[in-house]
Formats: sequence, C-alpha cells, structure tokens
Amino acid sequence: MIRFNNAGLSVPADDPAQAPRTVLAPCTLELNERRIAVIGANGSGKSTLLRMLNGLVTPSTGAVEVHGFDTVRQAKSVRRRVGFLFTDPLSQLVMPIVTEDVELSLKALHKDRAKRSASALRALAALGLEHLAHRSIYDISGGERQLVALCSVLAAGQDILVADEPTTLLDLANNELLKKTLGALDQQVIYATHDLDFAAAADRALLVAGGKIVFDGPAPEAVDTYRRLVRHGSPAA
Ligand SMILES: Nc1ncnc2c1ncn2[C@@H]1O[C@H](COP(=O)(O)OP(=O)(O)OP(=O)(O)O)[C@@H](O)[C@H]1O
Repeated sequence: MIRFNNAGLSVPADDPAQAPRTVLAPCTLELNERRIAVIGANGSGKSTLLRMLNGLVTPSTGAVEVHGFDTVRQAKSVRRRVGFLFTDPLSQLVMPIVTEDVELSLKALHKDRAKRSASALRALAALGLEHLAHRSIYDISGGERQLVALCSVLAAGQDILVADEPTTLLDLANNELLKKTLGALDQQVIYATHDLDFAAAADRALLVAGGKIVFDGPAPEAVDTYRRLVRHGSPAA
C-alpha cells in the first residue's frame, strides 16, 4: 500500500522575489494496483512523483508512506521494500563488473559469497544476459546496461518496483523483453513512460501536466486524455 498524503514539492524560484515554483502540486493518492503508469510531457513532474516513492525526493509539503513507513523518516525500511530503476542505468550500477553489481543487490539475501555469485549468474541468465557477466559495465551498450540494471534491481527482491522510463535505451526486441519481464512479475510495478502503448496496458494511469495530476483512472482513458491535450496545444502537455 502506497499513500500520498497531500504530498507535493515546491522549490525556491530563481528570483528570490518570486513565489516558490511548484514542481508537483500537493496530491492525495492511494496506489494499490499491480501496474500503474505515469505519463505526461517532459518536465511535467513524473520523475519527481516516482522519486517520492522511495525517499529520493523529500516532499516540501505532506508525506508519502509505503506499507505504513514514512519515506523520509523511515527511508531505510522503505528502500528495503521499493526497488528503483533509473532512466540512466549508470545512476545505479555502482560496481565495475556486471556480475559484481548483481551480487551486490543479493548481499542482503545471501551472506555466502559462492551462493551469491551463483545466484547472480542465474539472475543474469534469466534475462539472457549471462554472456555479459564478466564484462565491464562501461564496455557494454546503453541498452545492455539498462537490462543489467533491471536484473540488479530484480535480484534484490523488493515487493514494489518503481521504473523511470525503463525502455528508453532499448531496441525493439529488448523493449519487448523488458515489458514481458515486468508483466510477469508478482511485484507491484509503477512506471513512468513516453511509450503510450506500454502505458495503456497498465491497470491504472496518472497523467501529469504542469506539475499537477490532471487525470487518474483507467490507463486507456489517461492516454486518450493526454493525446487530446497535445492535439489541442495545451501549454502543459
Ligand atoms: N529539486 C528541484 N529544483 C528545481 N527544479 C526541479 C527540481 N526537481 C525537478 N525540477 C524541475 O521540475 C520539473 C519536473 O521535473 P521531472 O524530472 O519530475 O520531470 P519529468 O516529467 O520526469 O520529465 P522527463 O519526461 O523529461 O523525464 C522540471 O522542469 C525540472 O527541471
């Protein structure tokens, strides 16, 4: 259960004489569906909303709770439950070698090094990435890195996965692989995307425009609403 209690973010304006700028207007939400998409224009506030889910962004007003844990005061408990897949995989791949990064995610699950290593190789093989296991994360392609980042975050086994534009670097086949992988997960998945077919497949979608959630409901309707806003030249879309 994820709950936004009047949570929002305002930041000081560049000109101190001006009123603070709203990045995300305060919102109250319960997010329970298995697949929730977040859509909207560049700079509309999608990543800010997602980052509030695991305490990467601290709301300037209100609070966000995950399974009853406050994302700021109880950030450690929240991060044990929420995995975060960044748009740029290099923001999260911290070890130099692919298999070492997956092993790091498994550290809390397996204290034994040999078991951890075998488990990391199995996790890579499950996504068809075993051939990358001993490569440097800097020598593999952007799309390969994105899949390795997915593998690392899944290996940690948290019960909620938040993914910020997870398909951006992927070719058609890997795009399909990622969607199929996410689709088959038991975990709740909350994802921001500009791929409107991917968004339409969710159980629920939030449409963000100009820092406000302007639609919250069935995903196909959210996508239609977004297309309409763009067609009518809405400044926030
Ligand atoms: N801490 C901050 N201070 C100032 N401005 C911020 C801050 N965080 C976000 N912004 C601005 O707020 C807006 C929303 O940012 P956000 O990253 O949430 O957008 P987004 O919808 O994810 O965009 P994109 O689709 O391009 O990834 C942007 O204009 C961004 O520059």
